[in-house]
Amino acid sequence: MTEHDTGVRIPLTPDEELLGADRPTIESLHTDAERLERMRADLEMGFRALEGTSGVSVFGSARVGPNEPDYALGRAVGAALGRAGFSVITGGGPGLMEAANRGARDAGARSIGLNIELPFEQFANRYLDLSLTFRYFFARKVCFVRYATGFVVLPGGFGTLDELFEALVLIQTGKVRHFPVVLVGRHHWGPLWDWVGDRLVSGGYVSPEELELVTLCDEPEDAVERLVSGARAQGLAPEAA
Ligand SMILES: C/C(=C\CNc1ncnc2c1ncn2[C@@H]1O[C@H](COP(=O)(O)O)[C@@H](O)[C@H]1O)CO
Repeated sequence: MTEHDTGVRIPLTPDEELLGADRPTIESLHTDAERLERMRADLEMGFRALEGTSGVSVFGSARVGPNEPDYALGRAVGAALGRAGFSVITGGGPGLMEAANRGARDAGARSIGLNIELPFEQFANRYLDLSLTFRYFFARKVCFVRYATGFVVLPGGFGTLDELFEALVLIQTGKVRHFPVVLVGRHHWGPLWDWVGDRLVSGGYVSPEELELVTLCDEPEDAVERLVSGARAQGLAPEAA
């Protein structure tokens, strides 16, 4: 009998295997003890490889091509961060992740990619000094936060929005402190932030002070200025800054 006949399928990724483990339509491949071991191994890989790293995590679209204006913006942001002495940490994939890693390379800074196993073909961009591939999204996210003193958010879609709002919830709930979040590219982020103000603040869902958790800018140097001051507040400013 085929998967089509039975409706039961083999999970395509460890995330799907974990999240679907108790569903009758997913063929469970592991025990919880094995899953816990795989999670531990994912975190251990990140902790070992990134020990001592203090960088900036940069998020942005996987789908922007090298000839598009936002790619040039991402590359300039990576280079400006690198010149200020930050390691640049991205998702390690294509698009604006590649642009930021490439900029870091341009500036001679450490360029790091935290990639993720996906159910379709996935590749690490060519501009990485350190390339890690995580099984689980959550373990990768821990590393984006733990080894960064701030976040830069370039234009992007669902993945980027997920990373942005997770960062804001971590700050809002006091899980991380003094953590700058800089949205670069008002053409992309301005309308969203206007909506947050108009709808979420006006409706009482977000406080006016929480709007201040985010800095919007267009210029890479303005982003870096905010990230340097945020890193200083944490006692972690890079020596070059
Ligand atoms: C969809 C495509 C490639 C997917 N490859 C990715 N590799 C690494 N990280 C990724 C990938 N896709 C999403 N991410 C993470 O989310 C952000 C980008 O998501 P968006 O929806 O494109 O905005 C990014 O910061 C990554 O951390 C090829 O088309």
